[in-house]
Amino acid sequence: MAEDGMLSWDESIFRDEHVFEIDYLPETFRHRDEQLEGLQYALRPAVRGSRPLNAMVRGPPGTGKTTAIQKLFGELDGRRGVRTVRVNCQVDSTRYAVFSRIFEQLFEYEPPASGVSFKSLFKQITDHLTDEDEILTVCLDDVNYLFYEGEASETLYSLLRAHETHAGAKIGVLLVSSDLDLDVIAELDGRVQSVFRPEEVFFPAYDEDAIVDILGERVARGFRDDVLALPVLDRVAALTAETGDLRVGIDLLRRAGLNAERRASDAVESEDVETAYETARHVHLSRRVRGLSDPERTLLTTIADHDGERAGTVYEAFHDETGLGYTRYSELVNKLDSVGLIDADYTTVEGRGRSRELSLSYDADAIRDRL
Ligand SMILES: Nc1ncnc2c1ncn2[C@@H]1O[C@H](COP(=O)(O)OP(=O)(O)OP(=O)(O)O)[C@@H](O)[C@H]1O
Repeated sequence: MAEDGMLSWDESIFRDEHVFEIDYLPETFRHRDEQLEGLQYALRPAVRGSRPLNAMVRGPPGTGKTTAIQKLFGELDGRRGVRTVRVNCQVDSTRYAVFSRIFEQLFEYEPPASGVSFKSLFKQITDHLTDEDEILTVCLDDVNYLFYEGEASETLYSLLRAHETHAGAKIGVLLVSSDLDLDVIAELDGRVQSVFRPEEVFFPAYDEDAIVDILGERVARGFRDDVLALPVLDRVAALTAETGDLRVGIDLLRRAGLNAERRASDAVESEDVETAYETARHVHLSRRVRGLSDPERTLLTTIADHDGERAGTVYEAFHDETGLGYTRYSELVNKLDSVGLIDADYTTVEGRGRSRELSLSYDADAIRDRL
């Protein structure tokens, strides 16, 4: 690099910017031995030709749940008779969508877009498993979204009872939830509870030392030598520990790097980190907003315009805009509340009984920027 600490056009402080991207699967995965052992214990029977144990994987966002499962699935895939499918329930949030995704992964083509009943889809999947003598493990990632849509019990019931309805079909289920307020088992129908006794695997938030270690590894792979000094890394780790989400730290490193490049500097300084934090701390928000349907977005915009007002007032504005009725409106409010974008709290209004007030959980401008 140049002696004056300035970057020229064809220089970059990044060695490999890709390691800071959202879908990058890290080469090393430390500080999660206990959790990996728990998951291996549940999955091991599959390797022996038996049905894996079901497992419930919980922990706050950005604590390595998905990565752990991807690592283990990667190791299992390709073994004879073992199939793994990961479904992102934020994208596929109905029973039909979940089974379509399983079908697609097993057969390596999509099921016909319409006209196939759930029953037929299910039968083709289980027939395939018995014909090919394959054992399937399904990971329902971000399963909390199936609960928000009221589809969790039906979906699980079908998966858990597959061996009874289709003799010989062996399916194990891993449920992953980052919503710690959701008591998954208690929210399931009684008939599902009676057949679902999962192993529990918990992913706690990383402490600051672990964060320094994990992010330090990313820095070594992602930046050129001596670009980011230790005190700067410590600052990134401290900010990350405040949110508990490693994704914030990874995003922060990348944005801080881009800020340094914007200054044409060959080193990332604390000021680059502080500026980047304003955006990086909102990675949750971006992710939550990305998963919303059109009516949910419209409602969020309406609430942003009426932040803190009563549910009835917001409904009038929303109804004028969309023509949708109150029942649908209430469902949408509950969904935005469950995913943590708004707070819908009951307040008692003198002479009028209880009513809900809707307020944004994030800064209105930060939300508007992402809609
Ligand atoms: N022990 C680790 N070593 C290296 N990278 C890690 C580790 N744990 C998590 N990460 C990284 O942190 C990010 C978040 O991890 P991951 O997506 O697995 O979290 P999660 O618990 O599934 O989050 P969510 O519940 O929000 O889906 C990923 O980019 C992942 O690569």
